[in-house]
Amino acid sequence: MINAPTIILVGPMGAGKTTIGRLLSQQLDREFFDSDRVIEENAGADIPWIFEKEGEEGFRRRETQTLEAMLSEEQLPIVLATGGGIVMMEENREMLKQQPLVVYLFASVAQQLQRTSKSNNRPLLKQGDPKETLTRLFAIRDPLYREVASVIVETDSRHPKTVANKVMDAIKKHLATEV
Ligand SMILES: Nc1ncnc2c1ncn2[C@@H]1O[C@H](COP(=O)(O)OP(=O)(O)OP(=O)(O)O)[C@@H](O)[C@H]1O
Ligand SMILES: O=C(O)C1=C[C@@H](O)[C@@H](O)[C@H](O)C1
Ligand SMILES: [Mg+2]
Repeated sequence: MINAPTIILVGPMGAGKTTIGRLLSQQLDREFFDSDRVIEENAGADIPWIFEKEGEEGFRRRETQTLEAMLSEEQLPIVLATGGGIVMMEENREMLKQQPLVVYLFASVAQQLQRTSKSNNRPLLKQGDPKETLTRLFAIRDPLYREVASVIVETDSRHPKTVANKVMDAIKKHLATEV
């Protein structure tokens, strides 16, 4: 067991933030939160509904409020998976940069496409060609994920458990160089 601070996962849709975050929380025996789920619980509605009624702008407002609330609470270290677009707002990036352990889960556009193709609960991928959308978003967001992250981990492995182990190793290495 390692004595790490709160672990925040960032990265594109389909990188595995939710999947890997849950596995890490089990390994570390910590509480797991997913900002997308917290937003849905607080709104009493799902993300497609929020996008439809309030637009992306309304969703981003909720996302910033949620991140702020989660990071300002006195709490034990947790594992927090974020939404793929969390880095779009400058105020979110500033909050993330204050955090000691932000992990960027990197996935190629081909992997993102494959992993997002099974569900249709991501409003940004419902219009137009998903490959073009993911490519466009990646060009904008990849530098922003890098700006806020202290650790970057490739997620191309097919097995979420392998990726979770890779993240643990990268975190341990990072913490060892911090002291
Ligand atoms: N390393 C992996 N290998 C194979 N499949 C994976 C891997 N990581 C995640 N997946 C699968 O990809 C899909 C998307 O993963 P997940 O929902 O965790 O992504 P996310 O980063 O949380 O996306 P979003 O930003 O949309 O919330 C899920 O079906 C999950 O099981
Ligand atoms: O990449 C994005 O902008 C999004 C990713 C998802 O996690 C959700 O936060 C929502 O569908 C928007
Ligand atoms: Mg997720």
